[in-house]
Amino acid sequence: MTDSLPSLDAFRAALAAAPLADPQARDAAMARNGMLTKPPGALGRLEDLAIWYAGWRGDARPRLEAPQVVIFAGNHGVTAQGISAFPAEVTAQMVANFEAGGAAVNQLSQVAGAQMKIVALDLDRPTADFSTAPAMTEAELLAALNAGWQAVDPQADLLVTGEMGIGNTTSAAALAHALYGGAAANWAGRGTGLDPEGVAHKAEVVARAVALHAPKTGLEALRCLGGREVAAMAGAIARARALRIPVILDGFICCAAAACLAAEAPEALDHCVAGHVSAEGAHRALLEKLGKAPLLDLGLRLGEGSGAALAINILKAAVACHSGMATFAEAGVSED
Ligand SMILES: Cc1cc2ncn([C@H]3O[C@H](COP(=O)(O)O)[C@@H](O)[C@H]3O)c2cc1C
Ligand SMILES: O=C(O)c1cccnc1
Repeated sequence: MTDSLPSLDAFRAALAAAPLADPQARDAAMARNGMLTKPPGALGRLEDLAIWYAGWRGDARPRLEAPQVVIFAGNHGVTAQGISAFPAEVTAQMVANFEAGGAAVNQLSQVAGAQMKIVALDLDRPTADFSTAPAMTEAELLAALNAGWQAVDPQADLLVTGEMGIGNTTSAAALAHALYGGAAANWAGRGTGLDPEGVAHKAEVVARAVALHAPKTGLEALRCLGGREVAAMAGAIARARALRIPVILDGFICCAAAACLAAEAPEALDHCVAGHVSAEGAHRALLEKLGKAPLLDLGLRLGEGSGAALAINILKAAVACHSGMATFAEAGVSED
């Protein structure tokens, strides 16, 4: 497998050639699940999660020991439109905070036992203001996809992609509006804390941008309306699939990146679960479009991969029960 993709066509080809879960491992995991010392179905969604994980890892009795959290950062020209409650300098300042260990996601990754990697993408070169021009050229999109593709540790057994980029909830809203239609106002939310007037202005910027570019494919939407960190998340999610590494999706921005892959190839997110539903207004609707039920609903509205990092603990617990519990025969417990 190559470590970088030479063209957007090669990226599309990688999506089309993506591996499937291993049906034998999945069936064997289902059989094992049926023998564990609990009433059938008593561990609820933990059982489905463990079987899903076993299928992707190709191991009926897997372990989950090496989760990776990758945080991509990028700057957005669309901040010139006054669409965030915070200034663009915060992106670079938060990257320094991630590197110093001071952000929420540092703590959440540590609690989950995950290695954390930070990839800052051309912070001194924001994307173009997508309300007036495409955010990126094809070469810039490819470079960002490759940054994500290359950031995934092939030895990891789980991936979380997070992001930092002031303005990126506007990018995510524009992507969702372009991919799924509806009213721009239904996709635009408060982000870092806009007031209702600010949200109305943001929706107007989103509507204008989508009408201007009217992208026809997921990758074209990503190029015109995305950001470097958004595209890098898409590249990382696609690489994880090629490596059969399961992914926990984070909030609104991560899911907008993922949606661009689903628009290219409907099964592109079969190796992904939704870690949480964020309080950003449109995240629930976006998850419904993706057909993903969130594991957690805790009112988080942070990004950074925070909700997904928190959900690693749930998946670890599911896999520990599945692989570590005794069967009825082993424990000498009567089945019925
Ligand atoms: C201190 C701080 C830390 C953050 N960590 C994540 N975000 C989140 O907020 C940003 C998106 O919101 P908007 O589109 O309104 O700018 C992203 O960087 C996202 O990761 C943060 C935002 C701030 C201010
Ligand atoms: O859902 C998210 O990921 C989110 C929401 C608000 C601000 N930043 C991120």
